[in-house]
Amino acid sequence: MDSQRILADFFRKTWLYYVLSISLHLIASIVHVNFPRVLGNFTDELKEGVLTLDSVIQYSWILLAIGSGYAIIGGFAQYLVMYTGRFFEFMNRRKLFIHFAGLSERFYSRNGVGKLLSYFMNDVTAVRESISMGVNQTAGASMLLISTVVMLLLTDVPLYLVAASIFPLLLIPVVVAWFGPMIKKRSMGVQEALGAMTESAEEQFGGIRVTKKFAVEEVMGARFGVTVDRIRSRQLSLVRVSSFFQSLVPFLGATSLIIALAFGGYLTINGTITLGGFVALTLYIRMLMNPLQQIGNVINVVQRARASLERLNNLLSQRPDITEDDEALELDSTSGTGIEVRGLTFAYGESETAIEGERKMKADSVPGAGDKKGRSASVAESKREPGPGGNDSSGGEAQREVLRDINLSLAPGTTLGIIGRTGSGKTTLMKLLLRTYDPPPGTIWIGGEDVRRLSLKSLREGIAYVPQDGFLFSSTIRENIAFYKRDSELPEVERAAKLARVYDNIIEFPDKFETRLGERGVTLSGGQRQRTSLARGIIKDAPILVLDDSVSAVDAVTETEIMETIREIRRGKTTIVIAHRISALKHADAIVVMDGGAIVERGTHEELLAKNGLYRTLHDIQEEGTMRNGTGH
Ligand SMILES: Nc1ncnc2c1ncn2[C@@H]1O[C@H](COP(=O)(O)OP(=O)(O)OP(=O)(O)O)[C@@H](O)[C@H]1O
Repeated sequence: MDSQRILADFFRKTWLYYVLSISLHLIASIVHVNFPRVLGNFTDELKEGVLTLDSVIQYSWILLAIGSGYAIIGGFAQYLVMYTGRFFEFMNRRKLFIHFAGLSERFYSRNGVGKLLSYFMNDVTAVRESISMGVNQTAGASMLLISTVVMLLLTDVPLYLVAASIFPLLLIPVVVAWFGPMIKKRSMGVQEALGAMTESAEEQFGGIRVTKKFAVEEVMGARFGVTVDRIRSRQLSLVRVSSFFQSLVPFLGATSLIIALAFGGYLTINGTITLGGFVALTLYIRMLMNPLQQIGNVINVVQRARASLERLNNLLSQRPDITEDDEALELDSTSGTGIEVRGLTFAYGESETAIEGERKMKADSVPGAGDKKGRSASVAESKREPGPGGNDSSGGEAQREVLRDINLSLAPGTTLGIIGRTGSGKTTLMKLLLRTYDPPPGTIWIGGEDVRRLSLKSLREGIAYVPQDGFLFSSTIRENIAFYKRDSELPEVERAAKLARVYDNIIEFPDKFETRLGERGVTLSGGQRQRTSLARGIIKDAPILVLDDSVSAVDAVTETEIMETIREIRRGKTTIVIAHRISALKHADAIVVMDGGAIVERGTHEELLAKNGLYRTLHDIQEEGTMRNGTGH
């Protein structure tokens, strides 16, 4: 998406409203500029003593008609643009959401949710203001300015007097050129500070329970205060320059009025122009003041909006770094769901998707990165072409390998257990299987196809992944369990809940499966939440099931029951069980032990015990713990 797309797309859809509104503004201004002329005539008749009671009433009606005509027509013109502005918000918030949803996990791990919310709220609103309030005021003000100047020229006021009076106004473009970039830069600073504050607030509220338990509200308050202070100081710096600018524009208008009064007054005294002409001139110049003030306003708003627009365009030009082949294949689970991993080495690498990162790269003008599209493509390309070690490297910088030379073969319909110390790369391996991050080509295969050649939809539909900390949405338990199959009947949802051993807990709630969960499912305990998330994975009944430490928060008895059930329902279906507790995976057809990003042992439970290696050590420690607990009872 090129940088002008947001506005171009919008105006293509709404230009008719704008044309209509500007035309109405023009009509309203034409009506309005008759005001001084009528008053000028009134003054002349008054001075000549020809004014009658009838003509006073007539003048009053004319002025009333001018006033109400201007209000009604101008008001409708304003409404049209305001309405269209709201449409802009609606259209672009939707567009942003869809765009955000298409970006990969790498993007989210580099850009906080708070900052993205700030784009949604502050930046879209800033642009909306400029294209609704800004367009309204610009249209109204410039029409009024033009028609006022035209009317001035049509009066019998000499041209040199008109020219002298409006001369200061010609300096306005110079002032705008001087202040505009300054306002834009400072607005950018304010928007960034607002983004940082939203991000901080989001994090602080998200972690409020931890804060309270550690009684560090004051520390967190002070930390939040820093972000608020930063906004204040940046706002003040913006207000200083924008207020000065905004007062300078009417000041030039006032100078015009002074010239009109002094020079026009002198010419009236010596009889060069009539009193009516003088009144009309000063009223016209006075009439210019409002539009000038408005134009000052608008320029301010537009400069701010330009900063926001730049941020939005920058965001919308972010390409998802996980993309599909043009000729992506569908995962065909009927032809087998065996999994092969061959020589897989992986490092997370630096972020190419951080928004600031991209801006910095733009400034540094990466060689060969002529435009954003080109750069994104080259980044994506560099990821597709791993270095000699098969590494997902870019830019040649040193990157820590999280997985090293992983080789695995899982026959269709069998169960693989993965165990290993924390941080040994188990979850990373699953993320690569799901292409949450891209593995180097030719390293992970499902059903005989490289996962990089499969369509993302079919790949992810083919795998039910149950993470350790499954996120629950703020909706009902039923909707959370039926997340993948939204049309599931209640009995199906209940069955999944029973299999995940969470049914009994759910039916104890007054609303049972219709119980609404708070943010992140706060009304459930850790174990209940984990089992609800497990039920969500079970109901999907995918060809491949991955349990990534999915029963770590349940007691040993329930864990055993769940694992027995899983063995039952997954008979003949490919399953991967990642666990820290040997009891959760000892029945697997094959078990691999990971350490430091590599597979250090493999075999069945009995074979591994016989090896006297890391698995045996883990087993003995866990057995000892179990025995101690047993003695303790
Ligand atoms: N998004 C990421 N960016 C950079 N490094 C990451 C990212 N996610 C994980 N890592 C790093 O990769 C390594 C492996 O993490 P991973 O989550 O795969 O381990 P794990 O074996 O699943 O651990 P655990 O048993 O604690 O869940 C860790 O050192 C971690 O710090």
